[in-house]
Amino acid sequence: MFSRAIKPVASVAAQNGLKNFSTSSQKNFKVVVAGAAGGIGQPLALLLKQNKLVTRLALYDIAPVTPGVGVDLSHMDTPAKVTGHQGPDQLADAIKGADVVVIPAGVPRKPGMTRDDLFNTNASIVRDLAACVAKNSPKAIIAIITNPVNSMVPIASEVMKKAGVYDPNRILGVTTLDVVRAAAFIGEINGVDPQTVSIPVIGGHSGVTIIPLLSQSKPAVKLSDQGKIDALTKRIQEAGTEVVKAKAGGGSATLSMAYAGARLTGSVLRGLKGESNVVECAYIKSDLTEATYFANPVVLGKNGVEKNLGFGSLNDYEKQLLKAAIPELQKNIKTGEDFAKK
Ligand SMILES: NC(=O)C1=CN([C@@H]2O[C@H](COP(=O)(O)OP(=O)(O)OC[C@H]3O[C@@H](n4cnc5c(N)ncnc54)[C@H](O)[C@@H]3O)[C@@H](O)[C@H]2O)C=CC1
Ligand SMILES: O=C([O-])CC(=O)C(=O)O
Repeated sequence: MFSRAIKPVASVAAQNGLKNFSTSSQKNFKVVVAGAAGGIGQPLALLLKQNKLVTRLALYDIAPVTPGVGVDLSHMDTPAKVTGHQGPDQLADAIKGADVVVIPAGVPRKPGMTRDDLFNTNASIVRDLAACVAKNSPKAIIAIITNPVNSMVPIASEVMKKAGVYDPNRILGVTTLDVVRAAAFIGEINGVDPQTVSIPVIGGHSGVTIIPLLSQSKPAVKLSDQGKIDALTKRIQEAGTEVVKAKAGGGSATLSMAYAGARLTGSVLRGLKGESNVVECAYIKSDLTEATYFANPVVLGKNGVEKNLGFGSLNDYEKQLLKAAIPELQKNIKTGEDFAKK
């Protein structure tokens, strides 16, 4: 009798359209993909639609096809309810109630361009999306894929600061593709399943700021001399350019990025749910080096980044890589902060 008369807090909240703030583990999450009609956005949404922790999937983009992408995905027989939102007038609705906002909105590279060449176009896109999150879902975890990641995370952070809702543990730059690539290449070299390879990639997400810690690979990388270690390091640093060249003007990595983005988002959700020991590399606010944002392994928990695991000890070669990365990171961070403070 009582069980019918006294409704659990969670279901009352759900009936009123409110979030479930009970202390038990939340297992139903709203994820927003901003830039959902793009080369990354569409396959990322496809993968997220298959994640059982996602019960609401909001797809936002300025492209006219966006509502159609939503309708298309909504026919999949998985639980997530999909909604499509096109244009700035529909952005707030997409963002409201979000637990995680993943941002692949913005232009990709063409051959001959650096990621920094994307700054002028992408900076205002990320700024405006972050401002909408600050207003409509200030507690959402923001995962930024848009390049240059090294500068976009500082921009989003400054926007949240201005709005008075900044929490450094809730803003992540997505560097998962660097980890995925490193594991893929090492798996091939060692002749093992890449999914059994654990390899931290630290620093940032462009050229020399990408620092794969090959000395910490598990299993150890089967490379006999330093020249080969150097070549593998450079391949990982330049893997994005390898794809840009191979696509010959047709854009940059989309499918592998969608895979990596879905993995990172899934890990964020597992952390939010209360699972312990969820570890991913991510580019976050940091005081580990002279660069005020830095990527390395972190534990993801109920409030985003729960613990910064640092990067352990580096060998002499890796120390040199770090030394080369820091000034570049500092420059990228300043560019982002200066833009946001204007
Ligand atoms: N973090 C990483 O490891 C990686 C990052 N990227 C970056 O991801 C970004 C997206 O790449 P792609 O999906 O290949 O590009 P794309 O051009 O295929 O898709 C971008 C989408 O963003 C949308 N868009 C543009 N302005 C928008 C706005 N104001 N609000 C919402 N959506 C907007 C476009 O309409 C388009 O659908 C690029 O900046 C690229 O450099 C790409 C690969 C890896
Ligand atoms: O290289 C690019 O422009 C896209 C990217 O960030 C990557 O593939 O790592």
